[in-house]
Amino acid sequence: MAIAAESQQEPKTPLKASEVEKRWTLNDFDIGKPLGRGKFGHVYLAREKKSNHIVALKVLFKSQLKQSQVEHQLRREVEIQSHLRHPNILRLYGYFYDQTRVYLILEYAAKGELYKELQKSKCFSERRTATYIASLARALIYLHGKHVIHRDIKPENLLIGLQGELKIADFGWSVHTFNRRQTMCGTLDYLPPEMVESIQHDASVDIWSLGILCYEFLYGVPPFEAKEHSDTYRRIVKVDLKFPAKPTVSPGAQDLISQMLVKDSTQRLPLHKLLEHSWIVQNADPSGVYRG
Ligand SMILES: Nc1ncnc2c1ncn2[C@@H]1O[C@H](COP(=O)(O)OP(=O)(O)OP(=O)(O)O)[C@@H](O)[C@H]1O
Repeated sequence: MAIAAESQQEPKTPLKASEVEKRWTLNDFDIGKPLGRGKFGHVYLAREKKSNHIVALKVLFKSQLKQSQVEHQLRREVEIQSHLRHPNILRLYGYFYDQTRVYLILEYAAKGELYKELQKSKCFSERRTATYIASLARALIYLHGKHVIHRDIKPENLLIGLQGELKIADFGWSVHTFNRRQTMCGTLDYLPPEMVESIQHDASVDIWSLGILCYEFLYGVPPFEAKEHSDTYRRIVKVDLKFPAKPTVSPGAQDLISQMLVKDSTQRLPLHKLLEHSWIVQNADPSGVYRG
């Protein structure tokens, strides 16, 4: 058993419905091998005793969260991720805490980090890339439909499930844009254009990141990479997009990337159109899963 301490519930402020439903403690789990470590703690393979369900238990140290002033971010991450249900989004089943630690009960992604796969293979085939990009587009359509913007789509935040399916993890930078129709009924008339537009179009940051990801999968490096930070910055602002000659990357892929990496966020290819793009249709596995 890697974690020895007994779980202790702190006295709580009024409970939310989800907390009343099930109050987890460390005693509910058998703890297995460490899966990895992050900035704020460790992740362990674990088994929920009653159901035998295998999960990943992320253990975060409160002191470190406080020190880095990220408690707020974590609360938002938990609040958002626990409400999402999609095959390409890592489930967050629940959480609990004791005096020193916070525990997140996460879906176990058996095939680990996509980042490591990319490092191993240097780059992916068109078939593999298109399958991944299509599955991420479907997950983002779902997210945006729930008014959630991820804002941090990159290889380090993607895990691979048992069947080879991609899972978006790490919602630390995500935001829930408020639903204008529900919360601002009647007051929309007074909003300036930049606010109306920004609420509506913020989701397009995820389309840009998906374009970067598509390029990186195919070429092995992100498109605006440069030695100096300031040069990368300049290249992004100019959208200095170049496609080095590479026989394994077809003009269709370049066309798709060019339509996503557009400076004017309103002109980026909408995600449902991405799914209809001929390169995606021709290359993405219809099962939605890349099996190698
Ligand atoms: N649900 C999971 N299934 C399988 N492995 C996981 C899971 N979650 C995390 N891991 C493994 O544990 C490692 C640490 O995860 P964690 O989320 O704490 O940190 P991170 O995202 O890599 O880094 P940071 O703390 O900077 O966000 C990951 O790199 C991954 O290898």
